[in-house]
Amino acid sequence: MTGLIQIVGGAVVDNLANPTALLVARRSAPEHLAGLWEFPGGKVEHGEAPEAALVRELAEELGIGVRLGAELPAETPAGWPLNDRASMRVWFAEVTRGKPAPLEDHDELRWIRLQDSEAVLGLPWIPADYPIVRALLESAGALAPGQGRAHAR
Ligand SMILES: Nc1nc2c([nH]c(=O)n2[C@H]2C[C@H](O)[C@@H](COP(=O)(O)OP(=O)(O)OP(=O)(O)O)O2)c(=O)[nH]1
Repeated sequence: MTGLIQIVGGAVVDNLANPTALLVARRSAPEHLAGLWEFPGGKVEHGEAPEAALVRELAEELGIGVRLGAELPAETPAGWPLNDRASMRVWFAEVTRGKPAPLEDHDELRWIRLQDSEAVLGLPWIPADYPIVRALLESAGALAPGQGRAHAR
């Protein structure tokens, strides 16, 4: 055990085989994160598999069933560092049931075009998410490696 808190996040896209749009969620709490955009998801519970945690969180927060696709490759097995205590693994996901709604933790959801990398990076994301968002855009072919670093925090 590393003592790291494992977070899982969903890169929910319109189509796993040919993603053109990404579902982003604006947090409503806690106060220091309210108004910032993120990948919907949350903490893995004790004894829970990360993929199962992500499916559970997306059902609780957005009221949707999903099919998970590939994991967005990160530098470490625990995923993307968020701070000194937590890191996040991110999987692509496609909605298979229901229509996403901000049921818990969010006050707005938005589908954004992946090809519009300026608009995606222009959202006020949780600061730790920018490297993840850039990697996602690179994987979708919307950003060349190393591009878009003006948004690094
Ligand atoms: N879900 C999510 N959390 C993120 C992202 N970026 C980031 O720094 N975080 C942080 C914010 C929180 O401190 C933590 C996730 O906690 P959370 O509050 O979403 O987890 P949870 O739904 O399981 O919440 P709870 O049961 O503890 O209330 O990770 C992101 O893109 N998505």
